[in-house]
Amino acid sequence: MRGVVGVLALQGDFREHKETLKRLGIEAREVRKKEHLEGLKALIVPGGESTTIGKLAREYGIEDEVRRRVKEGSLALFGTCAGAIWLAKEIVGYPEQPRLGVLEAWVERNAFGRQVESFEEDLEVRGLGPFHGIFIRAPVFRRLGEGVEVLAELNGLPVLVRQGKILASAFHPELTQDPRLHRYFLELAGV
Ligand SMILES: NC(=O)CC[C@H](N)C(=O)O
Repeated sequence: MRGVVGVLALQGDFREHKETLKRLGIEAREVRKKEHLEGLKALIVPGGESTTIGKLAREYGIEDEVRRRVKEGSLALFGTCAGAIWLAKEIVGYPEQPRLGVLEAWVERNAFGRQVESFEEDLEVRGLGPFHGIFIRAPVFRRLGEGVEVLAELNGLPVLVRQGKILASAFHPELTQDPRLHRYFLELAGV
């Protein structure tokens, strides 16, 4: 068996991430308090509601501990949708929303319009090829900082980015049957 991967399990679709990891033969550990981060090299932050995830992560001390571990270089992160919002440095229009702030990007929530609840699009992911993107009240990345690489775009807007050992997607790879993006993250994390 390879290493264990953490899945932040405060709110959102963490079960689907666990399923995807299982398909790859990887053991998942639900992270609900900061003690659960011990020994982990990689953490997935699911989609859901970024305000709730952020509020609970702050309350339980997870935010500070994850930030410390990421800055120290010992923890890789993969955020999907709400998870990606939580990682970002700035959230357009929500300056007070609790967030980790390690991804050098401005993220705009519900960027495809609130009325566009969800849609699916085939994307072209750099290094991976075609990937089916499921977007649900999806954000986009704007004003990317130095060192942030765009791995996929939709209508000219970045929807998958990477900064070192941090991967963030505006869409939900965990809702497809396709584990390639998770596998890519595991390689990035060295798990
Ligand atoms: N599918 C999702 O994760 C939606 C994210 C949600 N719009 C938010 O701002 O948190």
